[in-house]
Amino acid sequence: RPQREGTLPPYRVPLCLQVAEGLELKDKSRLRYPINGGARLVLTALLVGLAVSAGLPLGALPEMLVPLAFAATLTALIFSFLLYLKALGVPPSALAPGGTSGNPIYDFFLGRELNPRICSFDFKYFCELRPGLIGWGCWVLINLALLIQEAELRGSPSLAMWLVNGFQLLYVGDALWHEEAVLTTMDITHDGFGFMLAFGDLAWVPFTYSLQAQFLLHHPQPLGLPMASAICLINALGYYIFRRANSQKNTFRKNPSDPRVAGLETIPTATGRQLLLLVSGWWGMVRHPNYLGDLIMALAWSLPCGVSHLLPYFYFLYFTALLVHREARDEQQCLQKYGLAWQEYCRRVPYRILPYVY
Ligand SMILES: NC(=O)C1=CN([C@@H]2O[C@H](COP(=O)(O)OP(=O)(O)OC[C@H]3O[C@@H](n4cnc5c(N)ncnc54)[C@H](OP(=O)(O)O)[C@@H]3O)[C@@H](O)[C@H]2O)C=CC1
Ligand SMILES: CC(C)CCC[C@@H](C)[C@H]1CC=C2C3=C(CC[C@@]21C)[C@@]1(C)CC[C@H](O)C[C@@H]1CC3
Repeated sequence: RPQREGTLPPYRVPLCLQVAEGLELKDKSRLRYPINGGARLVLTALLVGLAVSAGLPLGALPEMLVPLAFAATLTALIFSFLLYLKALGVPPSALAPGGTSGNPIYDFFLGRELNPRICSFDFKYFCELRPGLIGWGCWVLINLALLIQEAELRGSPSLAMWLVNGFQLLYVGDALWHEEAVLTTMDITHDGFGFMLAFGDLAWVPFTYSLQAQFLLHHPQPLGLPMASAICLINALGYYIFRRANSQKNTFRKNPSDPRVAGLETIPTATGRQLLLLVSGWWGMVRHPNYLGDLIMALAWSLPCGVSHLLPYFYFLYFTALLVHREARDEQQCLQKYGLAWQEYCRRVPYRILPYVY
């Protein structure tokens, strides 16, 4: 459903196309984005179901992971090279804040153009949630193929494999269901589209985020019901914190007078009424409660693989480093944007991610 210029969609219609507006750009315009991730996920699931029932040997996919990862990396490299060339012809207002250092290698890596588009097709927005999450050779499809291969190999999928598949499907489903929230992430609003994001979206996410399921295929893990229940509780806790914190901020940013957030304490900023900072609720507990929830989930994804090997914990370790670095980048941007108000927020909410620790 196309929306009027200058408004965000007032409601969500499951499986139907909506259009949302991004944040204001340097030239005061706003780009429009189709919101149909949930519908695309369901459609892909139906197509995969049909293809498997028609005899598609999905269980053979795990044998092809290395060549597929190589092909995805090569595609990302060529794609980012084309993006770099495209960015040479755009006006300065279309460039990303970080992608204009003048060092071609650095700019190629971080990306020069903020929102590369051909007509209304937005490459960065498309790649952020589609190819790696629900496209062919994507994360959940690789997980499913590994589950099918385990069933073929051992008679039925293990409980550990079910847990890893279930947890990660919930995460991908959530990202697509709340697709509009991606419009306010720093990848969309601040970073250019270069090799880092192209490689991350096309190759890194599907092939490294499925490492736990890949590990389980070759290292079956006995998992009793009490331990499985405890791991489910950890994942549920992480998801609850992650979802509630993200939704609270998104609701507040869309409409600070929304009854769900209107009672929360805020700090005014010099940037205007729409840009108050929350200082109570989830965002009064730590400065990045959503990262905390995400990290708790990352731990729950690794635990079904036991503790005998470090490989399944790769995601948790990499993700901790990514979020600590991301938090530092966000901190810098917020300090620049909000100045004294941000300093006051940091004074009132001293911990970044983990209360009383960090
Ligand atoms: N699985 C994965 O690989 C990854 C997952 N993620 C997840 O994606 C989600 C989005 O993360 P990300 O884009 O990094 O950042 P956030 O969603 O945390 O957004 C940070 C922004 O929120 C606003 N903000 C910060 N503090 C407050 C406050 N107190 N009150 C109101 N607004 C505030 C500021 O923007 P402004 O004021 O301009 O609105 C700030 O720049 C997270 O849940 C993260 O865990 C992220 C990266 C990788
Ligand atoms: C070492 C790599 C080259 C670094 C690549 C980083 C990317 C994998 C991530 C940067 C931000 C991401 C986000 C997501 C997935 C991973 C990347 C692309 C989400 C789409 C995951 C689901 C969340 O609900 C939203 C995330 C937004 C940011």
